[in-house]
Order: sequence, then structure tokens, then C-alpha cells
Amino acid sequence: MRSVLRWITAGESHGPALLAVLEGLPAGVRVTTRDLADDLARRRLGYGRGARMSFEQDEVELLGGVRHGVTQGGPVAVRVGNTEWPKWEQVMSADPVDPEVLAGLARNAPLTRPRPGHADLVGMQKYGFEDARPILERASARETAARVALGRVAKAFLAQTVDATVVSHVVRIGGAVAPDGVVPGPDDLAAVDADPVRCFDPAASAAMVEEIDRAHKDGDTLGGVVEVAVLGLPPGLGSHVHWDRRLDARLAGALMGIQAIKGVEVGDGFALAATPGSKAHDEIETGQDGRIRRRSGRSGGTEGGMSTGEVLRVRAAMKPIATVPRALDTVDVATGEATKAHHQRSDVCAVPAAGVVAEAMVALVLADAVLEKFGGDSVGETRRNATAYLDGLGIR
Ligand SMILES: Cc1cc2nc3c(=O)[nH]c(=O)nc-3n(C[C@H](O)[C@H](O)[C@H](O)COP(=O)(O)O)c2cc1C
Ligand SMILES: C=C(O[C@@H]1CC(C(=O)O)=C[C@@H](OP(=O)(O)O)[C@H]1O)C(=O)O
Repeated sequence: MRSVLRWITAGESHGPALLAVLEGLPAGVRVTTRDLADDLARRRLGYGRGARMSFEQDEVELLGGVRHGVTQGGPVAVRVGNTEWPKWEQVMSADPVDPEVLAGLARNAPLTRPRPGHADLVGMQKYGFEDARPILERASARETAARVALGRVAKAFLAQTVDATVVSHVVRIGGAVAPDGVVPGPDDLAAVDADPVRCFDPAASAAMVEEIDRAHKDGDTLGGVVEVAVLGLPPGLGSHVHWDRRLDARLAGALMGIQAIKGVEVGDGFALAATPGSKAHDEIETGQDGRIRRRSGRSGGTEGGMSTGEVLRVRAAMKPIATVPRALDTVDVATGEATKAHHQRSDVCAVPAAGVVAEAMVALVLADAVLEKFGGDSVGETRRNATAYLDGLGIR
């Protein structure tokens, strides 16, 4: 399916910067550099992250598409500077560097002991490298900073056109699980962000921190599950008529496109497979405002590949970090000998950050779906179209 909204990122983890472009956004979206910086700061949060997040500045600049805090209708271009760059200027130089200089740099030593679970080995095979450096530089989830910057623009568009708000929280880290059925609202986001693991339940949060401490002590790493909820969406985003227009499929693809995400669930997803139909669906009733609504939220706010107008709820499962301190078995591709995988500074657990990235991906998909449904070259036009559609629904 051709997206109305297109986005692309470029840049390496230890290069000068990440770049991102968002094309297709109407004029009139109010957004500032400060807004982008705020979401980037949220992505750096989280107990269990490695040393880089304590000094990474995520120096963000809006390079195009925005004037005096308002989008102009052209592509929105963003640059996120990498604090690491001065240490990597030669190793990551775009232009050739004197081989003698490079040979003297320990940082440039070829990485030939690929980490199981990271992109190292298959990337080297596919792209024809004898060193994992060129692979891990782009496979690194550093790239998600660029997506979060664009996601913030998409969130502004959603808020200013259809009054929708995107939130996320962590519901599992390793064996520690938050109670089911408690979803934070827009007013709870500050409390979630203030929690060390971005969990909305204090007891579960304490258990998650303990799990991370234990993993750290054991030289191990952890994954978990994040949930994204979107409040205020209109019914009818996406479509039942074709597989690639289904909103749930588009959300699942976008979430699976985040590094280390290995499973996606819409609403009660996998639990519904074990539930009889009489208890699995959301019965329909007339609300006090005279409008039709669902009595429960098991479907996660989609039916037939379309948003129902109820709270949208999707979960993403993240596998444990691949750079395990107590390194896993591998083969040195330079010698063919059995050895241990290379290890460098790394996160023990990045699930809290993955929640902020998941918010960004959901916001981008929904902004695209809103534009597809309502069109518009200005925020005012999109908003008028959405309002007219909602007014036309009557009791529906
Ligand atoms: C926010 C975030 C931070 C991550 N940090 C690390 C890390 O420090 N070390 C690591 O080995 N993997 C980290 N990962 C996971 C790797 O990027 C990912 O496992 C790798 O790109 C391989 O892709 P795959 O897991 O999708 O197969 C992180 C992922 C995310 C989303
Ligand atoms: C830099 C970020 O995450 C990185 C993701 C990552 C990986 O392999 O995915 C490896 C680590 O990179 P470095 O070795 O430079 O510390 C993480 O810090 C970030 O999220 O901004």
C-alpha cells in the first residue's frame, strides 16, 4: 500500500549524527525543537541502560519543513547529533583515512567474533564484510532516536487533528509482570516516565528493578513487554478491504520493525485464543451520550482491520539484549576457531526505552492512517474533515 506519509532515517551509531525525514505532513502542525528534545530525553530513561545513555545528549535540530514552530507542508528534516562522534571521527570517517593511522587505533580492530542474537554474523555474510563494525553501526538501536524525533511530530499532528494521545508503559521485564487491565491515561504519562522502569504499577516496578539488578550481577541481560495505548482515535482508520490496508497489520509491521522486537499483540491477542467467543469479544451498547460504544476493550480497539474508536492497545515483546556480558559461544570468523562473542559497553535491559520507540512507531502509522482517511493539506482542513465525518456518524 502506498503510504500518504513517508519516513526514512540514515546514520550510524558512532557517526556524526542520525538524520530523519518525514514527507507528506500537512502544513500547520505546531511543533518545536524542544518538543522533540523532550521525547528524546524520555527515550534515554530507564533503569538498566548502559553508560552511553548517561552522557548522550541527543543534540536535536529541525533542519527543514518547520518555520517559527509550525510545519510548512514540505518534508520535515531532523538531525540528532551523536555525542560519541569525536572519539570515532577516524574510525567512522566517510572519507578514506591513512591506513597507518587506522592501524594504530584500537577502536578500529576488526570485530570477528559475532554476537549470537545481534545482526553481526548474518550481516557480514550478506554484505560481504570481514568485520562486524559496518553491520553493528547501522543495526544498533541508536537509530531509534531518529524515529522518536519523527514520532513526536506525528504525535503533534494526531493531537491537533483528531485529539488523540499516545502513551506507553512497561508491563513485563524478565519474570516481573504488571497486573493486567491497568492502562495509564494521558495524565498518567508523567508518573510513568518518573518510574525507573516506566511501569505504572509500583510493586511490579520494584520487582522489575530487582530482576535487572540480578541480571546485571549475573552478567546477563533481560527483555520484556511494552504496551502502547492511544486514546481519542476516531472509528474507521485502516480498512477491512485489503490485507495491507488493515490497521492492525500496519501497526504490527511497524512495531516488529523496532530492533529486538520479536512479538506483537493487539488487545488481549494471544489470551483470546484460549477464551470462548462469549467472553472474547466486546459487546456493543448505547452509552449515556446516546452513541454506540463497546462494553470492554479486549479487541484492543480494532475490528476488521479498522480502529473502533475505543482505546487502541498494542503490545510488543522485546528479546533480551544480545550483548551478554557473560559472553555466548561463537566462532571467530577470521580463524574458524570456537570462542566467546565480542563484548563491549551495552545495555542490560532497554525495555523502558523500547516503549518510547513503540509510541513513535504507533504515532507514525496512525498519522498516516488519519491522513489516508481525512486528507488535508493543512491541520485545519484535516480537522474539519475529521469533525464532519464524526458528526455524520449520528448514533453510529
Ligand atoms: C532501545 C534499544 C536499545 C538496545 N540496546 C542494545 C544494546 O545496548 N546492546 C545490544 O546488544 N543490543 C541492544 N538492542 C538490541 C539490538 O539493537 C538488536 O538486538 C539487534 O539490532 C539485532 O536485531 P534483532 O534483535 O531484531 O534480531 C537494543 C534495542 C533497543 C530497541
Ligand atoms: C546508543 C544507543 O543504544 C545503543 C544500542 C546498541 C545496540 O546494539 O542496539 C548498543 C549500544 O551502543 P553503544 O555501544 O554505543 O553504547 C547502546 O548504547 C541509543 O539508544 O541511543
